[in-house]
Amino acid sequence: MQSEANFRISKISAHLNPSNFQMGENSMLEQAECRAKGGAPGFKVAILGAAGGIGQSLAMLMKMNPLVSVLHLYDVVNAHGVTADISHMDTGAVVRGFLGQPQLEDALVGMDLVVIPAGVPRKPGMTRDDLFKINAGIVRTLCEGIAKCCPNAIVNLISNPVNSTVPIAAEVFKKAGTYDPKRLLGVTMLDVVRANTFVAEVLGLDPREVSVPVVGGHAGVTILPLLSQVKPPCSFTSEECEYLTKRIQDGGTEVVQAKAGAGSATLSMAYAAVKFADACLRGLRGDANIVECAFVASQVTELPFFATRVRLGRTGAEEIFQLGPMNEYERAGLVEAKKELIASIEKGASFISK
Ligand SMILES: NC(=O)C1=CN([C@@H]2O[C@H](COP(=O)(O)OP(=O)(O)OC[C@H]3O[C@@H](n4cnc5c(N)ncnc54)[C@H](O)[C@@H]3O)[C@@H](O)[C@H]2O)C=CC1
Ligand SMILES: O=C([O-])CC(=O)C(=O)O
Repeated sequence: MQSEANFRISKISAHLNPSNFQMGENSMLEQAECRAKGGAPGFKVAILGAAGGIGQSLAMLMKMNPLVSVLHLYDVVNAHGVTADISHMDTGAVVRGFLGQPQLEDALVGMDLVVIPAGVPRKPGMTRDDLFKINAGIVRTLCEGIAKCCPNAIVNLISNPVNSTVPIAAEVFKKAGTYDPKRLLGVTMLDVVRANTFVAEVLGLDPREVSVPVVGGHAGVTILPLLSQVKPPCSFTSEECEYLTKRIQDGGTEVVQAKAGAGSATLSMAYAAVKFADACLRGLRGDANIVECAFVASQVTELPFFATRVRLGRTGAEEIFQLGPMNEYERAGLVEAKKELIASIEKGASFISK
């Protein structure tokens, strides 16, 4: 008869076989998932595109998040390698890997939050819109899976161009009859993270003490930092306003150029994505006053989607805040932002409806 110790070891060996990272009944991982379900309360999170530049760091940071009990890592390449690596971290979340389209549905069933950094990044000389051709189809396929397998999950969409991929996701969900605008959030947190950093530099403050609302969208002039609403209250010269607005709008391009063909922001993006995902999870848990900026379905302007500060709650973006008082420079920026944004939104929506 097999001893208890040998039995336990044989289960661990089974778990080390990559093909068992998505597995059948009685697996060690499934038992661990059950423990996670019945033990420490936590949420189930899937990352789609988990083996990429953003995905890997994001997966590591999510594995460190005490609110996460189950972490599903899906990609079309190397999902099991990343899963094996991250699963050795001695934190609470149980990690499972899913490779390729046939395993997409298993990756999604039962998820509370789905974070999507799947898709190609920019190279120098490209705009985010140049990524539309490839990433639109990727986002459509992934969102079809979400509509089928976890229609109530909160979706954090990172894949560019965000100004178009969020409308694409909305149309996919509408077609499937599962659309809940509160649960679909385009991630613009990196613009806020950059704005806090650059503004703190100018003011000589600790960036953790600074909060800058960034509204509009996530590309060039559609990124509109509201410097007149910075906390703590402060004032800037017009040169400072010009410098800061431009630097925040061009932050992504600054990284693309510095990486010189090796991709775009990954580390700061993973940091921003986890900051945002953590806010969504605290909202889901029922914490009060969780407010962050995100690109969401909105009636704040005449456009169907717009990034503003939103209050995150048990059902997603439960309250969408108005833009607040803006100065003349910001009002002019808003006009420019809306012109570009409406075209990107229509391009995304018509990709599905045509
Ligand atoms: N919202 C934002 O603020 C930001 C968005 N991004 C965007 O995030 C996306 C990912 O960037 P990186 O991680 O640097 O790219 P990457 O190329 O390093 O990783 C992308 C990953 O997506 C995977 N992938 C491709 N097709 C897939 C599919 N059909 N299903 C699942 N996974 C798939 C790839 O295998 C790869 O592992 C890009 O579109 C980029 O522009 C990047 C930075 C900031
Ligand atoms: O610039 C890019 O292509 C990636 C991105 O969205 C950002 O870093 O803000």
